This record gives sequence, structure tokens and C-alpha cells, in this order.
Amino acid sequence: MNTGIVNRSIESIQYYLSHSQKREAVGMFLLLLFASFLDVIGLAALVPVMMVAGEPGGIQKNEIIFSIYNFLGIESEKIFLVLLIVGIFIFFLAKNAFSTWVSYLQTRFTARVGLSVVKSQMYKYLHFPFWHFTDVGSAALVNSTITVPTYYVIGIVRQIFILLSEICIVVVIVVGIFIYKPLLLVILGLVLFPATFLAYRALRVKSQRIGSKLNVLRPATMGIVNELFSGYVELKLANKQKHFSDSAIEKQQNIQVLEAEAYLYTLLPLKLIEMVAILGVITIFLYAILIAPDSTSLISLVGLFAAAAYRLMPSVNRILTAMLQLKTSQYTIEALEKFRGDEYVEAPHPQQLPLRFEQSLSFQNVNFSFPGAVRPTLQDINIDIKKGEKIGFIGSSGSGKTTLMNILLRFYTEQSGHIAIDGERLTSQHLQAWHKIIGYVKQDTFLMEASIKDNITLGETDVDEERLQYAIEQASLQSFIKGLPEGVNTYIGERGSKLSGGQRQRIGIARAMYKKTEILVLDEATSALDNETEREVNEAINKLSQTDITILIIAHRITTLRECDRIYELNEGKIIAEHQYESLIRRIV
Ligand SMILES: Nc1ncnc2c1ncn2[C@@H]1O[C@H](COP(=O)(O)OP(=O)(O)OP(=O)(O)O)[C@@H](O)[C@H]1O
Repeated sequence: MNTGIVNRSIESIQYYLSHSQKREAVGMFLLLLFASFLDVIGLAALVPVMMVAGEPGGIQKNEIIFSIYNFLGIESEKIFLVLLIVGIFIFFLAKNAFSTWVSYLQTRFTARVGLSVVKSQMYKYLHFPFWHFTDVGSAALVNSTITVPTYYVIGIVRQIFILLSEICIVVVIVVGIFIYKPLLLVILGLVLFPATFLAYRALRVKSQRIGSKLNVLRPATMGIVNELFSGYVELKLANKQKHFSDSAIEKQQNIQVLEAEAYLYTLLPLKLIEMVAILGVITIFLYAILIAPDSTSLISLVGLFAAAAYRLMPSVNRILTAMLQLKTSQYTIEALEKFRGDEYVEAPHPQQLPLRFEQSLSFQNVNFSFPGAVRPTLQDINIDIKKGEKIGFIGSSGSGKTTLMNILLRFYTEQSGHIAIDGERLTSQHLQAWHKIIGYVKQDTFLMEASIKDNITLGETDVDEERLQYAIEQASLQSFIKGLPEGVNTYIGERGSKLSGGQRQRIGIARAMYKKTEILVLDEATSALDNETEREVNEAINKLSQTDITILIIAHRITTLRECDRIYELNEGKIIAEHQYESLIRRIV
């Protein structure tokens, strides 16, 4: 049988196991082996005991049982038989308790492996280079961090355990038969092995193909369903809801068909093995008629074959099914192995240093290009900002404003030049301290399906109420919150659907204020800004302008920049001009 997928699976699982877990896995394998051994002993003991019990004077006929009978010195055969049956029952009880315990250990172990796969995937995607992160897309991210690990545990980790334990059972039986009757083993091998091998070969490619197709279809369907609901308003107005839902249903239908086909393949082996067992009986008959025309050996051989096949069939079936499941789930191994290259591995967090921001923040000859971009996204950026200044950024779409802020926030790292805080170069050793004092209010503020309070504190359990009030005031949210039935505890709906555009941005501002932001980056929304929203946001910005918080505002409406000390204009990644608000507004009017 092809062991490629088995080796691949074991190698893949090893990646997630610590040293002690690897030892634990070996220990568990030994326990499985022992449980299989007990399983076979139990069955092997049952048959002679039943035969002895059913036949008067049977005790004397069976050598082993007879010697036990003599050893115990019990006078009544009946009592001995009762004791023997009770003994067998106790043995089965103990054996099953033991194998249940082994199964319990195994499921706990599997669950822990599953958890470390999820953890490892989460870690991987949370430490992804930022530009790459946005390329992957949220549906694929959810699929990779939750769905793929789930199917990996079901389709790979569990199947490997099933496979190993069933192989143990088969080996024990085969060794037993070999000792007892080598000829039977030859017949069994000749019949069972090629048939099983051929069945596996016929189904494995199909199973693997099903898995790969499912891995594409599942996130694609999830993505469409996500869009269907998140774009509810736009799709309804454009009369496109049906188009999206039809496409999701079509994909879901394909998934159902593939899953049904995969399920069918798990049922087929048993049917096939049954046929093979019958074929075995026929082979023995033929053997007996043509080669060894001795009827007593024929009957005993058929009986033995039937007994061996009876115990072997379920095991061989489970082995085949497990192998096919491994093939169907092979895609999960490949999916988990993605992005393990050095370019995706973040340098280990260096020791963190404190950072003081008391005087200035400057960009010094900063240059940045996205991987594969034809021209630099930012070129020779030089800006000096004093603490407490309010600075505006304008420029056409794509001129590099957001990228510049992402560098300041350290989501991207400049290829040359640097950022200095109070004259000290900002490095990865300052990351924690830097993120503590810098806040970012994005164009589309991230909002959770939770209360206003949770959205401002980002779900903090030990809320500093005084700080919360201060943040609400600074973001000019107090009158809005006062008018709500449950005040700060009011739920804002999914992604803030119960809020206006201005209210959403002001929640973002309040969030930044709550965390004691010293430098605030505001990326003003282009689309959502109607006059009322602009007034609301401007009111908050004006209020913040009275504080000593340093503010950097990317604006699409010049009026947002009224309180700015200076305004930089970007074009194609370069700073092409520095303006004062008055001169800029005159130029436009
Ligand atoms: N993740 C990315 N990968 C590759 N190129 C990118 C990526 N993000 C932005 N760019 C490119 O970098 C350039 C600058 O984009 P940026 O978002 O900084 O512009 P912007 O001035 O903020 O635009 P807008 O005003 O429309 O928000 C654009 O040409 C854009 O296509």
C-alpha cells in the first residue's frame, strides 16, 4: 500500500508537537498496541471457551482449558465453566475499560494537537507582512485559521490514530495466524492484499481531488455569503441579491455533491472487502477441490478463514477508509504548510525599550516601495513635526498618504531613511512603547458588534470610567450618548450599523483618547462625508486641537484642516508643497 500520504501526515503532525508531546505520542502508540493485543486475545479466548461450554466433556478435549481446570483443582465441571465464563466477562470488562481509557487519552491528545494547529495558524497570519495580509482576504483567513485546522484534525490527525491502531490489530492477528497456520496466512494475503490495494488505488486520486476542490469552494462560498449580507443595501438597490445568492447556492450545491461522493467512498471499502471475503471462501474451496481433496481440512480451513476474515474485515475496512480520508484531507496539509518560508517569518521580538516623546517627530529621507511595484510609493520624505502641532496631508488618490501613515504606525518598514522621535531613531525595539502613544482613526473605523463602551475600550473588562468620560468628551460624543436609552451600554449593531458616519469616526477618536494617545493619525473618509458628518468630525477635531496631542490628518476636504499648523501636499510619493490653511483655501476659492 502506498505509504506516501501516511509519512506526509506523520511529518506534518510532528511539526506541531513539542518534544514531550512526541514522547506522549509514542507512549500512546504503545498503549494502542497493547489494547489491540488484548482485543485479539479476548476474541481468541472466547471461541474455545464457548466450544468447551457447549460440549459435554469438552474440558478434557481442550489442552489449555484442561490444565487450568486441573491447576485450580475445582471438583465440579459446572462451577469451573461458570467461573471460566465469568472470568472471560471480567476480562472483556477490563479490556474495554482499558481501551476506552486509551481512546480518551487519544481524543484529548488530538484535541491538543488541533489547538496548537489553530494557535500556529493564528500566529502565522497575525505576523504576516501587512501588505500580504490584505492580499489574502478575510474569507480565506477565516478558512485558514479555523476551517482548515478543523478538517485537518478530523481528516489527518484522527485518521492517523485510527490507521495505526487498526494496523496494530491486523499485525497481531496476522502474527497469530502465522504461528497457528501459515497456509491460511498465504491464502488471506493472496486474496485480501491485492483487492485492498486495488480498491485504494482506484479511489485515492478521486478522494484527493475532492479534497482540493472542497478547499477552493468552501472559502469562496463563505466569501460570497459574507458579501451578500455585508453588502445588503448596495446589492438590494442594484437588484443583485439574487445573483449573489444563486452563486452561493450553486457553490454550496457543488460542496454537497462532493461531500456526498467522499462519503460514498468511505462506504465502498466495506462492500468490497465483503466481496473479497467471499472470494476467499471460493478460493479455499477451489484449493481444496483441486489441490488438497481432503474434506476435513477443507471445513476447518473455511472455518478458520471465516473467523479470521470476520475479525480482519472491519480493521481492513477502517484502514482503507482512513487512507482515503487522509487523501481527501491531503489539501489541509498543503494549506497549513503555506507561508512557512523565511520571508513570512517575523524576526523574533527584540527586547523592548522605553520611548520618550517630548519634543519632536520627524521623517528623515524615508523611501518605500511595495514588493513588485514599478515605481517607489514614497520618495525622500522629510518632515519635522513639533510635539503638539497639527499637520495636514493632502494629495490626489494614490499619492501615498495612507502608506506614509502606515510607515509611521510601523505596519510597513521603510527601505531607507528613518523616523526619529526626539532625535532618536524609531526601531523595532520601541514598537510596544510606540503603539502605546500613537492612535489611528481609519477611514472605515473598525467597530465590533457590541456596546459603545466596549467599542471605545475595545472590550476592556476593568474600565477606567473617568478616562472613558474624558474620551467621550474629547470626541464630542457626550450629547449623542446622553440621548441613547442605555447610554454607553447601548449596542451599535453589526459594524456600527446603527450609527451615522460621523458617529462612527468619533467612536474611533474616543477609542484613541481612551488609550492616552499622544499622536493621533486621522484618515478622513472620502465617501462617507456628508456635510453633517463633516461638521461632527470637525467639531471633534477642533476640540482635540486645544490639547497638546500631536495630530496628523489626511484630508480630502480642505475645511477639515482649518486648525492645522502646516499642510503637506503629496504627489506620486513625493512632498511637492507645504501650505498654510489660509493660502490653500484662497487658492481653491
Ligand atoms: N498593499 C498594497 N500593495 C501594493 N500596492 C499598494 C498597496 N497599498 C497601496 N498600494 C499602492 O500605493 C500607492 C499609494 O497608495 P496610498 O493608499 O498610500 O494612497 P493615498 O494617497 O492614501 O490614496 P487615497 O487618498 O485614495 O486613500 C497607490 O499607487 C496604491 O495603488
